[in-house]
Amino acid sequence: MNIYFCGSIRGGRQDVAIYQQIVTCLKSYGTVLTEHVAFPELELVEKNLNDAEILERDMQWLSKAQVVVAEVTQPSLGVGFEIARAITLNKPVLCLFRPSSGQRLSALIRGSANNRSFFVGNYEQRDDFEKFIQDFMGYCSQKRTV
Ligand SMILES: O=c1[nH]c(=O)n([C@H]2C[C@H](O)[C@@H](COP(=O)(O)O)O2)cc1CO
Repeated sequence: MNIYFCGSIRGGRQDVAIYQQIVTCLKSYGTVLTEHVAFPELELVEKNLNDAEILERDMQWLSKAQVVVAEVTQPSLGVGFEIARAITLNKPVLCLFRPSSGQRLSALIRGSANNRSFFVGNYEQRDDFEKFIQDFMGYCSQKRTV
């Protein structure tokens, strides 16, 4: 299973430690194509690419992905863009949001939840997002076999 993980980069890196925990969990289900999003030293990875090259690479990964998981607490234009593209490409999407952050999730994201191809999970603890991911991956694998 190819997994595309989205998390804020230029939108703000305050949740990078949580992205690492999420990526660790996702790796037990398949290949995380965008593992760099969780790297604290991300600039080193991206420094040889210009913005157009980053977009091109990411969109290729997105088309190769079977599922998309996005941490959406820290608002990010890039993450919103990736989610919109994923919807257009008919990829199942799980968004993870932490209400205790004090942020309010965009209506355009929460309003997209349909419990079929687009899910939004409110989490606080690691256990919570692990359960959302487990249920989402189980659901997506079942759909792929029918
Ligand atoms: O250097 C980058 N590398 C990269 O892969 N991205 C992608 C992956 C992230 O899920 C998303 C973050 O967007 P933003 O930088 O607008 O917060 O965009 C974004 C940037 C910088 O915008």
